[in-house]
Order: sequence, then structure tokens, then C-alpha cells
Amino acid sequence: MENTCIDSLILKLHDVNAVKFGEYKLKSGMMTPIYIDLRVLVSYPSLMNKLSSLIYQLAQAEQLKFDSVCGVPYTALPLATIICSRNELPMLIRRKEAKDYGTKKMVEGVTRQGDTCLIIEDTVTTGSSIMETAEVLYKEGLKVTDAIVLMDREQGGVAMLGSEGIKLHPVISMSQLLSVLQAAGRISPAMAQSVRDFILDNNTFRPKAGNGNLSPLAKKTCKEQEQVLSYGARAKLSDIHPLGSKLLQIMEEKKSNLCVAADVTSCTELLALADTLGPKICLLKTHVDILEDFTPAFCNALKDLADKHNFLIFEDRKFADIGSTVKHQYEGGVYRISSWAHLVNAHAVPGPGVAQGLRAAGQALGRACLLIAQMSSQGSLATGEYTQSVLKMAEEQSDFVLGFICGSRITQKPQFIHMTPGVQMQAGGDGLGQQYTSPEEVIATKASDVIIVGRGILGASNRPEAAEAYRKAGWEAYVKRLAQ
Ligand SMILES: O=c1ccn([C@@H]2O[C@H](COP(=O)(O)O)[C@@H](O)[C@H]2O)c(=O)[nH]1
Repeated sequence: MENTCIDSLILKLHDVNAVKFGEYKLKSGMMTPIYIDLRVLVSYPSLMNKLSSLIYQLAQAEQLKFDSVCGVPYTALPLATIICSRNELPMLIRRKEAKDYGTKKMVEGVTRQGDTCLIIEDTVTTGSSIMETAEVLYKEGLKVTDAIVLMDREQGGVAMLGSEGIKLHPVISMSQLLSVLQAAGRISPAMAQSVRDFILDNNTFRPKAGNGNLSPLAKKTCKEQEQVLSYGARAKLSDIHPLGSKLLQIMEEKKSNLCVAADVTSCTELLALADTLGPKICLLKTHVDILEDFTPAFCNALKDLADKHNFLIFEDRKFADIGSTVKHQYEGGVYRISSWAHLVNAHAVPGPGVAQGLRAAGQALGRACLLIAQMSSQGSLATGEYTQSVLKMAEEQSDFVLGFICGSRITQKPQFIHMTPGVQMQAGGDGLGQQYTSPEEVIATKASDVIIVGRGILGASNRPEAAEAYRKAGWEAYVKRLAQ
């Protein structure tokens, strides 16, 4: 990007009164001798076009990788619109307030879990407006790694956003603006110096001491560290559920993050699967209610195989009723699930009582549960704020909830284990709503911990060979994530 071009745009910004000197109040309440008012830009389309081009050139020069662009409302919205329209990039619009009808969405546009969104902002002082937008995008399951700002006031925004894991790229800095205006005789050297002094004296960023003081989003900065904790290291965490610790140890020992979804309808076939695939898996997932010849003896035989091959059993029961009912369903009836399944899962729809009911029957037996935070099926309603509420529910009951069924990592807390169904070597679907993602994408990119594979293995002509291919792919993706 040429400086002469930026210099002339700075002068143009001054011409149109987008840069004002005097006594002004900032969003934070702080009084400032210089005010940048880029709201006026909408009245100067040619200037708006040029500034939008500069922003996009910077994104290209920095080789930023993103799937969509979101302008911080409202001033940066038209800038983002021009950039996206001219370069045919998908755009997202962040609402400042949810509609009270229709979808009630906070983000308009198509969002896909794990996608990266580039934020565009007009002016940054503290960085808080970018952070507010990032938080809304995080809730939609998006990642934000970079933001571009037209005008950085150099008062701590870069450092603050950096501490939250977002790299801020300024097009114009306050120092540059002051130098250009001074050189052009638009402001006196004394004025330029007094503004410089103000900027130096009013840095808004104070790094917080220690991880414990970090905001939830700042903890996201520790994301990389926590994602790269090995399964073995996580197994030794003091606050991990004992069964979570056991599972992580098994994963480390067997070099396997593969859970087989043993969706077959005969006990004999299921037991044969458990015996042949047992050495390759950390977890075997059942749907006991699809077995046509279920007998209580089957449960004992399965438990023996789990001991023989050192894997855990996960009954994918998806409990979703009031606590009292799920307690009966879990420990009673024909299946007596709590007596043989190490792990079960539950929807969070009924509220915390569902996990309380399961805990009442399972805790004394050393069992644990997973909450369903997201689903692999097309059009799933378990997204955004729902997923965040599931996370909160899990945090409040972490003595019994050891992790999640999800499409991608939803929390950086290393004691929670993330398990992802809808996995096949080739992305695609099954015609009934199931959507598939590859082991590499699930573990290395989406930072989940366990791949759950059913038909990718069951439909293969050689099941042990297919299971080995999935074990290897899942493990290699994990090793890659550790090395990132
Ligand atoms: O969101 C979810 C939750 C659970 N499942 C279960 O996982 C397996 C997937 O089987 P495939 O043959 O690999 O499609 C199956 O038992 C589902 O009930 C899920 O797919 N998605």
C-alpha cells in the first residue's frame, strides 16, 4: 500500500471533517482533543470506495484467511458491504439487538460452525466494540482471528485485542495521521504534540495478571495452549472427572481417539464387532434400543469385552425428560443402562434437572454423562445461544458432566471432552439429514477430541481395516493439532 495514497486520503478525511480537533467525549467517557468521525463517509461515496479498497488491500497484503466479513455496526457496515460486494465475499451482519419476531438471530447471513470471520471496524480506541462483535460471532460458533481497522487511535486497542487472540491490522495510525496533517500545515506542531502526549498518557489497556483474572474471552487466548495439552496431560488434571481421566488415559495408551458407533441390530453382531474392533477404539457407542434380540446377558458379555480390550461403553440414549423420569429410564426398565454403560448422553432441553436425574442414579456407580451441545444433522436447532447454555449447564454440573457431543470444540476448558459424530473420510451426507466431516477436519481444525464413526466402518467390506484407517486418521490429526 503506497504511503502517498494514504497521505492524500488522510488530507481528504480532514477536508470532510472526519478528523476534528477540540474537546470531545469518547464512548468510554474519556475526553479527547481529537475526534475521528467516520460516520460522515456515507456522504462521500468516492472516498468511501477508496478507503474500502485500502482495507481490502491490507487484508490481501497480510494474507488473511477468512470465510466471511463482518463490519462492526454501524459505521463500518457500509465499508464491509462495499468490500464484500466488490470482491464477492460472503458478508455477515451483526445485529445490535435481536428482533422480537421471526428468527431472533443476532447475526444475519449464513454461518457455519468453525468458519473464520474477518471483522472490519472504522476506528479503534480500546478495541471493545470489536470484542463485542467477536463475542456475538463466537456464540454462532465462528472464529475471529483478525480484524482490520481504518483508524487506530493507538490507545491500547491492538494490545487488548491481541490479549484476546485477535490480531488487529490498522490501515492508518494516529501517529501517521498527525504527521501528515502537521506536514501539510493543517495543524501546528504544538497541536500535534499535545495530541501525541494525550495518546501516550491515555493508554486504555492494562494487562491482567494471571490466567485466573482473564475474562472468558481472554481465556480463549489460552486456547492454543489448552488445545495442545496432550490427552495424557489432560488425564492428570486435578479437576477432571475420574471417568474422563480414564478415557483420556485409554486414548493415550491405545493411540486412539476413535469411537465406533455400533449401530447394528443383533447382539451377536454387536459383540463380534466389539471383539474385533476393540483393540482399535477408546469407546464403543451403542443404541441398545435397536437390538432385536436384547437379553440382560448381552450387557455382561459387552462389559467383559470392554475390560478385555480396554475401552469404555457409551450408550447413546439421548435422555430428554424431567429428572425423575430419566432416573427411571437410566437405571430401570428392560435395559438397566446405568448397570453397564460407563457413559450416557442427554439433551439439555429439559434444563439442569435432566443431568441431576442421571446423577442421582449414576454417580454412585462412577458413571458420567455428556450433554448434546450440537448435532451433526442438517438444520439442527442446537446452535448459537443454545450451545452456550449447554456449556453453562455442564460447567455447573461438572461433577457428573464430563463433556459434549458437538461439531467442534465449544470450550477451552481442558477437563471437558468433546466428541463428534457425523464423521467419514469423505465429506457428504446420507440423504436423511446426516452430514459428514473428515477426521482431519474434526480433530485438527475443529479441535474436537473424539471421532464417532458408524457407517464409515460398518459399511466397509473389511471393518477392522476401515477401523484402523479411521484410528490412524484421527490420531494423525491429533498429533498435527499438538504440533500446531
Ligand atoms: O448429532 C449426532 C448425535 C449422534 N449421532 C449418532 O452417531 C452415529 C453416527 O453414525 P454414522 O453412521 O457415522 O452416520 C449414529 O449412531 C447417530 O445416532 C449423530 O450422528 N449425530
